[in-house]
Amino acid sequence: MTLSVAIRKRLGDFALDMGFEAPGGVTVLFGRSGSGKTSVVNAVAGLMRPDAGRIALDGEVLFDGAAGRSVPVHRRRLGYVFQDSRLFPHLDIRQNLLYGRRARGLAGPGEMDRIVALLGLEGLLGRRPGALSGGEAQRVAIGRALLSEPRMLLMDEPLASLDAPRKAEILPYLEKLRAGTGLPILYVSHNLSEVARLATHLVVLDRGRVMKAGPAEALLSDPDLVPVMGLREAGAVLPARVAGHGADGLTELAVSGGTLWLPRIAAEPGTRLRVRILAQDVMIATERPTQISALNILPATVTALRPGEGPGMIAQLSIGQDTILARVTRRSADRLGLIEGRACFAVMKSVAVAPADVGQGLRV
Ligand SMILES: Nc1ncnc2c1ncn2[C@@H]1O[C@H](COP(=O)(O)OP(=O)(O)OP(=O)(O)O)[C@@H](O)[C@H]1O
Repeated sequence: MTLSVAIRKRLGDFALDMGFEAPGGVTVLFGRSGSGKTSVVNAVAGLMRPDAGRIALDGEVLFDGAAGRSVPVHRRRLGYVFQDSRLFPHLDIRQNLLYGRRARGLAGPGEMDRIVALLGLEGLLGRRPGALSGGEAQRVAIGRALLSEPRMLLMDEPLASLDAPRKAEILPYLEKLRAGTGLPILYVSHNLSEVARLATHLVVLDRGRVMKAGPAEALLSDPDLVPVMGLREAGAVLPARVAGHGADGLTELAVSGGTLWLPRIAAEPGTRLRVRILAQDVMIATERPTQISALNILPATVTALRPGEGPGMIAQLSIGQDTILARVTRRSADRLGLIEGRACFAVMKSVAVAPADVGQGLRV
């Protein structure tokens, strides 16, 4: 299922002029506030009519400016999840879940049981929305969208109004959704840790235009995107596999460039994971350091160097088949004689892990 978007729209002083293709998996629209993310999702949903262009889902036209054709919202068969859950306060959770089906003229409960189990809603069905936490309400909103049997889910910052614990509670459900349903998702976010966990594809927007688009792994390790991602948040994701657990409480992860050791991860050997390594947590050494506490030292090659503003610079390193970013000072880069093609070692101070979906373009 591929979504193709190529649209133009003027909104006051703002001009949206962009195009991208979203294949299966989770395509994240990423960009600063005001870059046009919500406008794009609204155009796909049919809530905003572009001035020109074309939107098609698997070849089926949803909007065609030249032909003057725009499929009405309810006939697009897309599920929309907003930042706030927008549940009906006078209906209980079961009725809220079924509402999306009724609105679309679908009979019966559909896959109610499976979706309730997928999102952990079993204990909530008889309650009213007023008696739910923000995280629970968002899970219900996702369930309602799924029960309407959409061809694609549109999620506009679904976690933005939640605090960190509530976000952490929902992310695993979104990961299950990505892995288990095969339903393509167009997901708006400006939070990179969310992007790193969920995105299979990334479309980076800047002032109404696409700055870059492509597989998430490639874009997250693209030094040219660091200014958009932010120095503190910039970091790469790489596929990993749990190789085993050490007697001292550490877990061994296999990545294409070698082995990473992390505090014990509760996952069976063989489990595929995604690790996120922030640029600011990577140091570069030109010889393998020996008297050092860091456990994670992998041979690397400098593949790109980009001076930043001020004294810093971003180095892109290849380790095995993967690519990571490292934030260093220009002074260190000069002292070490870093140039493209230089062999070195990446010393990683910290590594975060998330479950990886299998068969969605992630290589292990
Ligand atoms: N109806 C409108 N009339 C005029 N300007 C609009 C209208 N709708 C949106 N805009 C402008 O278009 C730009 C893009 O807005 P949009 O909401 O798509 O951005 P966004 O990337 O989703 O931002 P955020 O992350 O803050 O939600 C903004 O500058 C906004 O002020």
